[in-house]
Amino acid sequence: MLLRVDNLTKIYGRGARANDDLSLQVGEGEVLGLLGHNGAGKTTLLNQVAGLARPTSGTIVLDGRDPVADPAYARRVCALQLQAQAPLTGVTPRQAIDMLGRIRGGRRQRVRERTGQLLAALDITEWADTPGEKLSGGVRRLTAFCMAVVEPGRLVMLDEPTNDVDPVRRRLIWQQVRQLAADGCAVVVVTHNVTEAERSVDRVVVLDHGRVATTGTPVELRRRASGDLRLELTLTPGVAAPEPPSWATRTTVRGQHMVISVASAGAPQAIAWAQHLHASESVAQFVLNPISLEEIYVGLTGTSEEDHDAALAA
Ligand SMILES: Nc1ncnc2c1ncn2[C@@H]1O[C@H](COP(=O)(O)OP(=O)(O)OP(=O)(O)O)[C@@H](O)[C@H]1O
Repeated sequence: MLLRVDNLTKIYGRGARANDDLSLQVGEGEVLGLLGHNGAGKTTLLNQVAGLARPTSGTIVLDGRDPVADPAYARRVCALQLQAQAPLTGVTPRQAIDMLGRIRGGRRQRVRERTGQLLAALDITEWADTPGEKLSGGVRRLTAFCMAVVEPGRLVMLDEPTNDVDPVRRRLIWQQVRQLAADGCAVVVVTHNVTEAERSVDRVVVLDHGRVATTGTPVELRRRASGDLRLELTLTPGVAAPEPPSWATRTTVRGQHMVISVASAGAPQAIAWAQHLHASESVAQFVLNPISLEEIYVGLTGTSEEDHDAALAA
């Protein structure tokens, strides 16, 4: 494993327990999605791995070394895209990316080529030579991504890289993330976009109040979830919600929207019931889907089952 974190606890000065007995691992060629609510401790974890903050207790082993004892080595091995926007005043994206590549020890010609390739891969070449103060938030974020990965090191850590970025270019970012893993990097991506993560990561760690709430591949997490199908009904305006059927494991109604959890064996029954309601015009439309990682996430990190149901029906 390139990165191994064991029983890591970080308590800040005023007593905030940001990481609480947290353990995880990331291997080369693997993309780990780090999910968790605001304040769950994701950035705190990245900062300690990069040697920027000191753990209260526990161990971090990065490429066989301790980043606390050897922060200079940690910074060489890690590429980190910070959550805050990179300061780009007075420089263009091309200059900023090129400069970072050179600072991280890349050879002039190679860095120049890689900068051009990244700008093209993320479809921002048209702003490559625009001064930083004139760039949109999304292009600034994409530039920061390129700065982090132009000379990536063996562990790439990206803190919310798709924030502010349009849906098409978000996909381009995820393609580059996969490419980094294919090139042998270990990649950790912090994101609030669970749906995107579900499509693109190998494994997920969900943090909740500094602790690991769950970990596994998206497929494993879905398999573990109870009531693994969701029947979503849009009720016809003015029509009362139907009585929840006996086979429903959970039912939520919010306005015209009804969500019913169903075990997968109950799928034919659920479809027949929904078709009957549709034929009698009390249901305008319905859809039966497998549970998504986002629903599992909300169930794990919401404060109650009601929060979970409300999120589903929202
Ligand atoms: N420098 C600091 N001093 C004191 N407390 C801090 C500091 N940095 C973070 N915290 C606290 O530690 C906890 C974890 O914060 P952290 O930024 O790691 O969470 P996060 O999961 O990255 O959140 P977000 O998704 O909002 O970025 C929070 O309660 C936060 O207020």
